[in-house]
Amino acid sequence: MAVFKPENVEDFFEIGEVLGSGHFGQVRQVRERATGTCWAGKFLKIRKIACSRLGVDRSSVEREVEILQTLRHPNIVTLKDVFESRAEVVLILELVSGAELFDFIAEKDNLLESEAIEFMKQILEGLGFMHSKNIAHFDLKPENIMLSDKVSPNPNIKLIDFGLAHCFHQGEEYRSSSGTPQYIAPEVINSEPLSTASDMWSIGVITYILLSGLSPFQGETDEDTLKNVIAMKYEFFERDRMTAEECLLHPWIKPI
Ligand SMILES: Cc1ccc2c(c1)c1c3c(c(C)cc1n2CCCN)C(=O)NC3=O
Repeated sequence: MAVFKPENVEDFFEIGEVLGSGHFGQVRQVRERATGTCWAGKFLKIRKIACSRLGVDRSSVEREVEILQTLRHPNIVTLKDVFESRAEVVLILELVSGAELFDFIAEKDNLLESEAIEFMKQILEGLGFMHSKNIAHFDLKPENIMLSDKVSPNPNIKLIDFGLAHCFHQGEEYRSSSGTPQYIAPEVINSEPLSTASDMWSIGVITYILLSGLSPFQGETDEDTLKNVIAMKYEFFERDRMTAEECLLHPWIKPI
């Protein structure tokens, strides 16, 4: 069992504003007392009763930490430290001080195709690195694609939130029904074995929205959205989904 720092996180960090929250707990801005540097603290409530809907299993926290420790890439958020108290684990993560990608785009009058290509290139570079380590994110959606800062004319993309991520081992079959309906692949809905290709489906949906402003499968309810995803009312010229590496070589991303 992984052992995290037993010290009180507040001895080392001043806890600041809430940046986000979910069933897992909260993400708050934290300020390192020794240096004044700001980080993002992901405060995870550890589930004490297996059937509880609130909080997370300690085993899934250990998996998220192990995956983040494996992933060091300019387009993936970095993990600095992990603290544990009686009922809480706190991940100290790189503070990604820009906005969510789609909020950044919404604030612009228009998005140039060259800007969309640059964003997609960085997303694919982070994803390609992750997939090269046999790690799939399994929750790729606009909310988990952020920009490094608000002021740079060419902000860096940062993939965040690895709470559903999974590292595949040789010959292993993995199934999961988690994810966000608008972005999950048909194999997730059909409870079939998953792979890194499931992330490529989500990337396809995100690209569609980035270029058109429309969500291809969204229905009135989550149930309708899921029905739209598996209704297969679309045609693809290529039968197999491209990998992130193949996308980076596509003429739209890498002009000849
Ligand atoms: C400035 C800002 C605002 C909201 C933030 C974050 C940063 C943020 C961060 C992270 C996560 C998992 C969630 C976060 N959220 C919650 C919303 C993410 N879509 C993270 O890992 N680093 C962040 O900066």
